[in-house]
Amino acid sequence: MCTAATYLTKDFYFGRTLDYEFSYGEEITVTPRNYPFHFRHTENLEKHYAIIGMAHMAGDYPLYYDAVNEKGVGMAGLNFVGNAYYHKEESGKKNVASFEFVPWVLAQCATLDEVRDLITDLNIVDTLFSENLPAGMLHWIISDKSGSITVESMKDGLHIHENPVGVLTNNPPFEQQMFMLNNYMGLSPKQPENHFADKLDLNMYSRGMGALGLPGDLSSASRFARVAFTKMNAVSDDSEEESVAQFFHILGSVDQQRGCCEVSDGKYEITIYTSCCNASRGIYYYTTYSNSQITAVDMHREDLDGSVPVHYPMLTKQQILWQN
Ligand SMILES: C[C@H](CCC(=O)NCCS(=O)(=O)O)[C@H]1CC[C@H]2[C@@H]3CC[C@@H]4C[C@H](O)CC[C@]4(C)[C@H]3C[C@H](O)[C@]12C
Repeated sequence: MCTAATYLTKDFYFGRTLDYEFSYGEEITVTPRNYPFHFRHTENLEKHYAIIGMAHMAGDYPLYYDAVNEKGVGMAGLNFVGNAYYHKEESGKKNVASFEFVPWVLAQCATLDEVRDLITDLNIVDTLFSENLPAGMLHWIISDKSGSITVESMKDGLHIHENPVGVLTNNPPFEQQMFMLNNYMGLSPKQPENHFADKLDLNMYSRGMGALGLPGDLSSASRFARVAFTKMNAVSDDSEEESVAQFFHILGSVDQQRGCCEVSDGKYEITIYTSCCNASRGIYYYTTYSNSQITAVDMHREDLDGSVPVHYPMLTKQQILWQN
């Protein structure tokens, strides 16, 4: 499972957890403005906005999982297996292969409104990157500081939803996830009061009973409710350190520990990495399952007018600061 979230303080933050039982070998990748993007069915982009994010480098081609561009737009792909459906090429539409969708959007849109315009007549097509790389069955969250949308390509066509919570997990489809939040409208960060029955003497027997009733399990629907509640009620200072720390706490609410989610015999889904991009400043912060220290890559320390992607391996070895 995976979870994505946004957070706005002085700057705009965008990130995700990537939960899986194995890794495709991903790297923090900066694609500079003059790397030529050659798309399979639509016009090439020889020059475009610079992008930083997590990608699997297939030769020199960055297959992005999640990224932000230099203008502050962020986008992430999350599993949507069973509901995602990619179509055949159709004339008169903008045909974009599913693996091209992230760079195609981030390369050319400076705002979410530009994304909304760009994706009219979009057709997400089933063209594979290569024969030996089956398509990731995904849905996407696209955001900037003004808000978020969710894009779901399903058998009955393309669905574009406003996403007022700025979070995304996995199945079921987004509209159902949003609907299920109705079930939690009684939740409150305040100390609970007895609304159960006048005739019963129900008491707060401990401090810290805010959010009582928030689902704690790892299902996609429960993670959606939990991260939405955490994010919507999150309070922090607007400094960089506090905002980044708070962002990691928001996604920390849906962290997957090895052992709790067995997907096949002896195979466990874990949070392989958690990212937090400062989308306003082009900085990609991340932690990994085994390395809880925050590591950062800043796109503006690279030559953004270059033409070759720069990629850094994920630092996965635990860093411990000894105090004595
Ligand atoms: C597995 C991950 C989702 C994790 C997740 O959501 N786990 C919930 C499990 S659960 O099903 O909900 O239980 C997804 C997220 C992004 C994906 C890559 C996107 C680029 C590229 C697209 C190509 O087409 C295929 C290869 C490619 C490298 C993709 C591989 C894989 O598909 C990635 C890593």
